[in-house]
This record gives sequence, structure tokens and C-alpha cells, in this order.
Amino acid sequence: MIRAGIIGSTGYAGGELVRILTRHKDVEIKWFGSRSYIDQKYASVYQNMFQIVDAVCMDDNMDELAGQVDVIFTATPQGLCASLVNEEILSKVKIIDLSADFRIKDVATYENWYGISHKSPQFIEEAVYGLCEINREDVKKARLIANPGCYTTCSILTAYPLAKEGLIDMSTLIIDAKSGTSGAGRGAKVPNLYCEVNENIKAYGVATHRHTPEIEEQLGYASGEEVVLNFTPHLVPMNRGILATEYAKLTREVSYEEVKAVYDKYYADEKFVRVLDKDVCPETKWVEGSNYVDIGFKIDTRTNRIIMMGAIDNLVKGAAGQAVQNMNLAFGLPEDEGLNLVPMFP
Ligand SMILES: NC(=O)C1=CN([C@@H]2O[C@H](COP(=O)(O)OP(=O)(O)OC[C@H]3O[C@@H](n4cnc5c(N)ncnc54)[C@H](OP(=O)(O)O)[C@@H]3O)[C@@H](O)[C@H]2O)C=CC1
Ligand SMILES: CC(=O)N[C@@H](CCC(=O)OP(=O)(O)O)C(=O)O
Repeated sequence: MIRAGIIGSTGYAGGELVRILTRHKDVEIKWFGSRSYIDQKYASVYQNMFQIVDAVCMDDNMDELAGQVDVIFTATPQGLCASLVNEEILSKVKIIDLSADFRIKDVATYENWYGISHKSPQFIEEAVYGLCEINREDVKKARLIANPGCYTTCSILTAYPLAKEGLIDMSTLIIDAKSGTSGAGRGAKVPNLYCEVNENIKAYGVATHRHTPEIEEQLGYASGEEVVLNFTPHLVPMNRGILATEYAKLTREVSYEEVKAVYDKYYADEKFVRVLDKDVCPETKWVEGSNYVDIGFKIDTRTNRIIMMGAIDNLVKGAAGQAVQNMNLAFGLPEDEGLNLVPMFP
């Protein structure tokens, strides 16, 4: 049995980790970390866990935790994991960080976009960017895994094969993405109140969103060139889900079949990536509650652009599901263990 500790188990991403891991046959959650609910029953924070989780929430102490578990998930605000991790901890446990602390290789870029100083830059180089479909072999050997962002998982996987094969002009790439409000976490914030979000759609973080450099870096590795792009997120009145619509000029004339063959080259054997049939556009409802990424595309011959679309559940493939997928790889388990979640509908 793998013993797991979750720092930030009372947040939305941590809560989703608990939901998935309670049904993972090789994992026992030993530590339900919290800052605000110490000594309270976990099931009193999340009543959906009534009679499923009997444990109480515990203080977030990474040093103590490292001696008691095999893997620590940090589902905490930006900067916290970097402020806690040290060599002794990493010599004892694997860490899967759901925040952005170890995603970006250039520390100055991280500090610029996040507005915080990085507390342990010495571990950035060894951290593996845990986008399983792309970095699988490195994840298997990693002791520190940077779980990718939710918008970024969706945006990168949707464009990756075409970027890698040079089919799109990267300087023309524009990503327009929408997220449900669980992406903003459980903490109370006025812009996320019911009356602010319901019956409303709004762009935010325009030209400044922190996921921009993460997408640029990863698509830069794929395409072999420096990538600078527009990324505009929108908040939409739904609980879960991300839809990314991505536009780029094609570098040459291609047919539907050629593009489909490129997607199939990278994803035909990927259990969690579903390239949809011709003319089918992904919808967040069709992936809700699951670890799937659904991808579709359309060639617009009139503008010589391709329009790529991807949908995920931000809390599953965009956070907890991908974290469990990373854990499975890092511990030599079947990659889909605990993740055979059928999308829910309606
Ligand atoms: N929501 C999403 O869709 C996604 C989130 N993520 C990332 O996961 C992380 C958590 O996000 P999310 O679950 O949405 O956020 P929430 O605000 O819902 O949860 C934050 C969690 O962190 C804990 N926490 C807050 N401050 C501290 C602290 N100083 N010390 C210890 N614990 C602390 C909270 O504990 P308590 O409640 O007990 O106070 C809570 O459990 C973030 O880095 C986020 O960017 C990544 C991908 C998607
Ligand atoms: C709707 C919403 O607010 N989404 C969050 C992103 C989700 C998230 O938690 O970001 P990471 O994946 O980088 O951890 C935001 O825009 O900051």
C-alpha cells in the first residue's frame, strides 16, 4: 500500500484528490492536511465523504509528514510548496505539487508572473513537468513532480501534436479558454460570488494570466522555437470544466485526414486523450468527472487557419486526476489505476 498525505486536502483540488484516492486500490490516505479545520472531521468539511472518510484534519507539517508517508500531494496556494520542501524531505518521499512552484524552469519568469520570490529555486531543475502523455518516462523517475496547470494541460495537449510536427505557425497561435468557477478554489472571493458569476461570462487576466508563460514554455519545447502567444481565460457560470479554443495559421495546405493522422500519431494509444470524430466539437459535459481530454479540430480553408478545441474537467485531468496519474507512473502502477472514471451526464 502506498501511504499518501495531502497538504491542502480541504480545498477543491485536495477534495478531488480525496475523492479519487479513496477508491484507489493501492493507496491509503494517511494525512488529511488543513490550515483552517485542524482536529475537525474531514467529512464535516465535505459531507459527500460522510461514512467514507472517518479521519480528522491535521496540521500541515511537511517535515513530520515526510516520515510517515510515501507520497505527499501539495494542493496549496502558490509559493507554499517551495517554502516547505528541502533535501531531507525529498530523500524520504515523492512530492507531487499541484501549484505552479516547480512548473516554470526560469525562476525570473516565475517570479515575474507570480509576483512572489521563489523559496527553493535549487529544486526547479530536477522537478519534472508532469504532463504524463508527454513526459511519461521522466515522471517515472522523478521525486519532485510539478503537476501542470488546468488551463495549461488543456491548451498544451490540444495543440501539442501540430506544434511538434510544424503544422502550425506558432507566432499566430491564439488561445481562448473558459473555466468553471471551481478553478478559482474554495476560498471566498467577491468576483466568484453567485451573483457575480451566474448569468455572466467575463474575461480576466487578459494579457497577464500566469498560465501564459507555462503554455509558452511547453509549446516552445514541442515546436523547437521560442513561443509568444495570446492566452485569454474566461470565467463561466458552471462548476467544473475547461474549454480551450485555439487558432493558428497552417504552415502548408493540409487535409482533414493528414491532421487527424498527426493527432493519432501522438494520441491513438493514450487512454485519456480522445480525439473526436470529424466535425464533432468537444464539450465540457462529455468529460465531467473524468480524466479525459477531448480534442476536436476544424480546418478553415477560407482563412488558412486551423481551429483546435480541447475540453477537460479542471479538477480531474486539470488537477487531481493528473496528479494521481503522475503518482501511478512514479510508483510503477498501472497508469489508469483509480482513474477509470466514466464522465457523468447530465
Ligand atoms: N481548482 C482547480 O481547478 C485547480 C487548482 N490547482 C492548484 O491547486 C492548488 C489548490 O487550489 P484549490 O484547491 O483550487 O484552492 P482552495 O482555495 O480551494 O484550497 C486551498 C487549500 O490550501 C490550504 N491552504 C491555504 N493556505 C495554506 C497555508 N498557508 N498553509 C497550509 N495550507 C494552506 C487550504 O486549507 P484550509 O481550507 O484548511 O484553510 C486548502 O486546503 C493551487 O495551487 C491551485 O493553483 C491546480 C489545477 C486546478
Ligand atoms: C477559474 C480560475 O480562477 N482559474 C484559476 C486557474 C486554476 C488554477 O488553479 O490554476 P493552476 O492550474 O495553475 O494551479 C486562475 O485563473 O488562476
